[in-house]
Amino acid sequence: MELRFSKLQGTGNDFVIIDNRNKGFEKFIDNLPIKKAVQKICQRKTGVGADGLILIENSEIADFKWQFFNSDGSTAEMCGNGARCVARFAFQKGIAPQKMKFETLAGIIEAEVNVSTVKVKLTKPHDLKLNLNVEGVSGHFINTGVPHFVVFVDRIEDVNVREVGRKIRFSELFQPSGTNVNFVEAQLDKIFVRTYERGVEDETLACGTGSVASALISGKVFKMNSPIEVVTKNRERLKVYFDKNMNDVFLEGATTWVYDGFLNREVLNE
Ligand SMILES: N[C@@H](CCC[C@H](N)C(=O)O)C(=O)O
Repeated sequence: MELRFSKLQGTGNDFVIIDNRNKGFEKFIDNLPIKKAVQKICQRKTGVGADGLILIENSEIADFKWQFFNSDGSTAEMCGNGARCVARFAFQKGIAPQKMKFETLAGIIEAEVNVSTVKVKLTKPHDLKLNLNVEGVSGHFINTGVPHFVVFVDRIEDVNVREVGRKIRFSELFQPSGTNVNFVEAQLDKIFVRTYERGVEDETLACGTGSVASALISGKVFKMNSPIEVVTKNRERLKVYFDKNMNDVFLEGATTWVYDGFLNREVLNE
């Protein structure tokens, strides 16, 4: 049995996207637990390779609903770059109009697909906590759909994202759900961001909700104005728009449709 999929990436955060409105994914994985199947498909070298897997499903209140999985098979409430990629996919496949709404575990996300970028409106950020000390590291917390800890650094290149990010991600303070961890070098008009992602358990090339968290905290701490340009690990750009009360928060950037393909069931073998 084969299953059609597409691979898209947004600023280097890459995703396998499957139109699952006919429940084809469940038939494809048969009795294998979904977590295991996602791990196999997202595995680099032996699978397609991706930071996450997205299933598009029917919704009664929006254009569609998604199920989002990290590469380790865990579910996440939201993903900013995944949201931009899924909106592009849904529009180009005729699943949703150019301006759409879709359901996530974080709430309804609005998206607009333009010629070279996709802009998404996030749900209202919450749980802002400034000036925390976690594992000896000073930083700030905010939930932009998923949890993020933000640490300001002098030189972004010098940070051991994997080691320090991991220590904070698994800190007692954030259990049981954990947190993503962002390191930010703020300049006059832009910020450089590197992120340790929960569920990938490594540094990724970019994180959308992490970029938003970093921009919002930069706005609070350094009084930076909207929009803030975010430079990702692989030197791509995202733009974050926000208002003072964080009611209207947007993330904008380019996406790439990498390829379409068919998954063969052999990818699920032990
Ligand atoms: N890469 C994403 C965030 C995906 C979810 C995250 N790993 C989590 O488990 O919280 C983004 O672009 O926002």
